[in-house]
Amino acid sequence: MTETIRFLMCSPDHYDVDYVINPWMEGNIHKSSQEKARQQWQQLYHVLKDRALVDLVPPEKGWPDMVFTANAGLVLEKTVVLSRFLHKERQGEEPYFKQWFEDNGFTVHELPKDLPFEGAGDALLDREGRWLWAGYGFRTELDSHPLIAKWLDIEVLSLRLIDERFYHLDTCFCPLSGGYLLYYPDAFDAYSNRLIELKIPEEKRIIVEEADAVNFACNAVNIGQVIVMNKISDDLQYKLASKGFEVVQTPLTEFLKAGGAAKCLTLRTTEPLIPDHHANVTIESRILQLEGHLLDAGIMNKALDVVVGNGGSFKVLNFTLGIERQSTSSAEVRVSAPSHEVMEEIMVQLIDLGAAARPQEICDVNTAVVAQDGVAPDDFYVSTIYPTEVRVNCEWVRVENQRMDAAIVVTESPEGKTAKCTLLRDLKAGDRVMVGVEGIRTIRQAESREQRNSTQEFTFMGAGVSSERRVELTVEQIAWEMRQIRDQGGKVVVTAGPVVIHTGGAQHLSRLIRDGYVHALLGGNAIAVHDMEQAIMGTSLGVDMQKGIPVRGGHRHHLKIINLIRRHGSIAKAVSAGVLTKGVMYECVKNNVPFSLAGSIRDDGPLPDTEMDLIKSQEEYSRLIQGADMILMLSSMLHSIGVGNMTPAGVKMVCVDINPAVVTKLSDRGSVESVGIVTDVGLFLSLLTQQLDKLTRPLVETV
Ligand SMILES: NC(=O)c1ccc[n+]([C@@H]2O[C@H](COP(=O)([O-])OP(=O)(O)OC[C@H]3O[C@@H](n4cnc5c(N)ncnc54)[C@H](O)[C@@H]3O)[C@@H](O)[C@H]2O)c1
Ligand SMILES: NC(=[NH2+])NCCC[C@H](N)C(=O)O
Repeated sequence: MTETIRFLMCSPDHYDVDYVINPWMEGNIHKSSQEKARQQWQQLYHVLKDRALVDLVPPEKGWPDMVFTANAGLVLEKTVVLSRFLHKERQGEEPYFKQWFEDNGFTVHELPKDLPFEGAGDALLDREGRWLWAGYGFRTELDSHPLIAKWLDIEVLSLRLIDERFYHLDTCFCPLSGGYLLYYPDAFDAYSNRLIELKIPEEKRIIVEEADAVNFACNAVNIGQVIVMNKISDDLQYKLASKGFEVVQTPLTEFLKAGGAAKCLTLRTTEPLIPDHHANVTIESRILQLEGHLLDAGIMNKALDVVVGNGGSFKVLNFTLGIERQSTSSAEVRVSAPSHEVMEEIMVQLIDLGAAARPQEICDVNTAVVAQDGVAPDDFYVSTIYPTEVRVNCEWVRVENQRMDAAIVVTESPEGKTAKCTLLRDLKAGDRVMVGVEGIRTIRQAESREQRNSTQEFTFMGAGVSSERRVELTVEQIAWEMRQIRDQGGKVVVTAGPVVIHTGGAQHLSRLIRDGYVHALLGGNAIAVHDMEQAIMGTSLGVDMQKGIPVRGGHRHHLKIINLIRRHGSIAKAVSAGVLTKGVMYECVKNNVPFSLAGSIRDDGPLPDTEMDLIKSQEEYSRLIQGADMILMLSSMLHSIGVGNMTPAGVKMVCVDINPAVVTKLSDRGSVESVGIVTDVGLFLSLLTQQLDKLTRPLVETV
């Protein structure tokens, strides 16, 4: 007997399948035999008793799953993190387990009420004591991991479970002595598999096939070189024997009906903390600070996902929870990565989430000198849309011209220090460009739960009444903001594609321009051509806009329009000549709303106003969006994404497109200001003008 090892078990006096909280229980309600369950449990009990000490917690009537003591909590030395069950069916077990731990001299930590964590069912110590593998995805919330890491003072490696049959980590993952791991890879997402592979060398990974996995082969109890488990295949037994393990099989079929087997029925209560003498020296670690609505806005979750998702691990050194709804939380997290490259990848993504290295640790960003005009040094930091600051001479300096996909040029002179987003083509030999990821932070606007929820996509077409109503609500909100912006002298920029015209939106967009809601228009050759085709010939791409049918020879109309405008020299000149008397372009000219038409390879003509030098048109776009409060992006993937790339965070972006993928790409900027609406752009514009009419009519009447 190994005297130092103890297990906690609970006899199955009240065990049964009374409800369904995992896929194994489905179809098994009251199908397990009391007698057989008792026999199987006794057999397991004796197998363990021959090799370790077994304590018993009294079973309680009404709590049939209490037999699965692995879910009592997670023990390390004399500290336990008590389980917070996800399902109410098991929550009643918590006080009984708590009592047992207290009576047996454990220090008990309890997670907040709404933070599920299901104990050693979802958290398994590396048998060499190096770290804790912690599962999440079904029963346990990732947010519990930092608290566990803090309370147990241990490095946590989070693994995401993706197959609901393997809803607890211990159903598909079993660390073994000697650094071996028995596991079923398909139960985990790709990143988790990568993490496992990074941490456990190939020769130590013992992969379980599906047939054994569904017999709970991984739900095994490991005592030294002995592994106790339900029945397994000869193949697996042979594999384990070849690694020096003795397999003791004991049938546990009655418990499989509730989704558990050997490991679930036991909790190892002697888990000594072994000093980290196996630490891998190639691992790189950094201490980062995070601040904001870390739990509420999901930043902590995202940050830890970034770390784990890229194959790193973390330890939360400090975590201060903001108690009030509006108060913010802060955390200090030690991030470890198996290599410098992985660390850089993690850092780039964490910086986007607002994380920064402790300022006192870095005095200057690293820079490298540009050797050739228009070419950055290899490791240059690629800017994002978020307001950014960099360390120069031990001070934070705000980056100017914030935009994504640029390099940051740093200057330091007697006049002061500057940092500026600079496009590759504008770099000059001799410029100092920031490289690496040290000494940089982004300033993320604190997002509350409400704000975060408002940055969703709204579906209009083909969806139920409720989501239609949600689009209406969003349009109401946009109309309200547009009115405010107009009345306060702000700036709204519209990016539009020709679909606006084909869907009958021209009249509405014209109204918006005429009524002073639009302060710049960005588009391509097509929107202008089709708008003028409609204004002059009544068709859009040869389709009669009144009757909705193609006109004979209509496909030539747009070329005739291009030719006509070319003859006059420009759109403005065609307006002066009285040739163009209505429509979007006419209103722009008449109301002095600047527009920029960027050329593309698809363009016919082009119109004299279309700028075919793309660098010039990018500059023109960029000039016109300066100072914008809102950008309305209407059904032009090309131009909307182009504009999105040059727009810093803080500008409200409304993207309307029939294709959810376009909307997602544009609205998913991780900032509160973006709204995506999946709908027909003609309908959207008509709703918007109606709503603006409602908002302005009373004002007009009282004037
Ligand atoms: N004759 C011409 O010169 C000509 C003709 C067409 C396009 N072009 C040029 O080609 C480039 C790309 O054109 P683009 O911006 O039209 O194409 P795009 O593919 O970039 O964008 C069109 C977008 O409209 C969306 N859409 C389609 N139907 C919709 C609806 N009913 N409601 C809402 N959204 C809808 C699509 O999902 C797509 O995202 C532009 O520069 C344009 O000027 C030129
Ligand atoms: N550690 C485990 N995997 N325990 C199994 C628990 C089974 C129980 N019926 C549940 O779904 O919660």
